[in-house]
Amino acid sequence: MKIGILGAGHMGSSIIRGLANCYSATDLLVKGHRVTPELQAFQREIGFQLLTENDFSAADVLFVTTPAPATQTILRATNVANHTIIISAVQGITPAQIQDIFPTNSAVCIIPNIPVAVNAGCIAMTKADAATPADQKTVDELLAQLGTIVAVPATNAGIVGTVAGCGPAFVDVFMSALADAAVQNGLDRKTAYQVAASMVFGSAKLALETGTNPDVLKDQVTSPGGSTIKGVVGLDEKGFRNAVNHAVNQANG
Ligand SMILES: NC(=O)C1=CN([C@@H]2O[C@H](COP(=O)(O)OP(=O)(O)OC[C@H]3O[C@@H](n4cnc5c(N)ncnc54)[C@H](O)[C@@H]3O)[C@@H](O)[C@H]2O)C=CC1
Ligand SMILES: O=C(O)[C@@H]1CCC=N1
Repeated sequence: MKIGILGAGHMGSSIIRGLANCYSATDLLVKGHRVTPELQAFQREIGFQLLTENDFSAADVLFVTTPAPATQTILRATNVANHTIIISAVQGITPAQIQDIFPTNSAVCIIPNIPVAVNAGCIAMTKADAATPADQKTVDELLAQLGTIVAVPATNAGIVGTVAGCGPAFVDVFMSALADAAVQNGLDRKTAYQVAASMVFGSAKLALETGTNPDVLKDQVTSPGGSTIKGVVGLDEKGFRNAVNHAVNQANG
């Protein structure tokens, strides 16, 4: 299978890295805005085919990872084959908008997140009738290589995309703050980041593998009269939950 990637910024390069772990790099066809030294270095590292024109007629699937405001203009200047399945990762773009440009192609809209680079993404997928069942199966199998797919109706796609797509940045801010506090208490920076990240990883793994509600997991950590409950109350005193709620609603606005 030949897989095109249009746009090689943060999202595009994360998808490329994840795909390169599962598919032959020479089957990945990549087109950035310009051929920059950074893109050439990335090409040498991964080994994908670097295109100089927006011609994806050889691609069975095309990931679109271009900036939202320019995407429809870029797609109108992009060549695909009749059988090319378009997978848009562009926030705000709908399957109908893609089919307006490519009426005969199957179109699927997703909001992936940066952990697709390590095949641990959370991929919000809009359920729509814009792909044939066979093409949808191809998309499902392809995306499953990059992480967990959460398929929701169009009405919920925005909020799932916000929590999954923007969420890594919120968690990164949290890890950064944890590490700063550890450094403030004398730990070296490298160890502080390692501790913060492995703690977040383990907490997420436990929640996913046991299916346990996070409030129940929190209760398992808060020993009576212990240190954790003092910290949880400290979070509440500083409005942590409200801050997270506000962040999600701002991003989803
Ligand atoms: N960064 C993230 O975590 C996520 C991003 N997205 C979506 O991915 C898209 C890109 O976002 P980022 O990667 O963060 O931005 P970015 O600015 O890092 O990358 C955008 C890329 O598009 C390229 N580009 C611009 N015009 C082009 C053209 N005419 N032809 C080919 N490439 C062109 C730019 O050179 C750049 O490499 C956006 O639509 C965003 O909504 C979706 C989910 C998560
Ligand atoms: O910040 C953004 O607009 C993109 C979409 C989701 C994550 N990053």
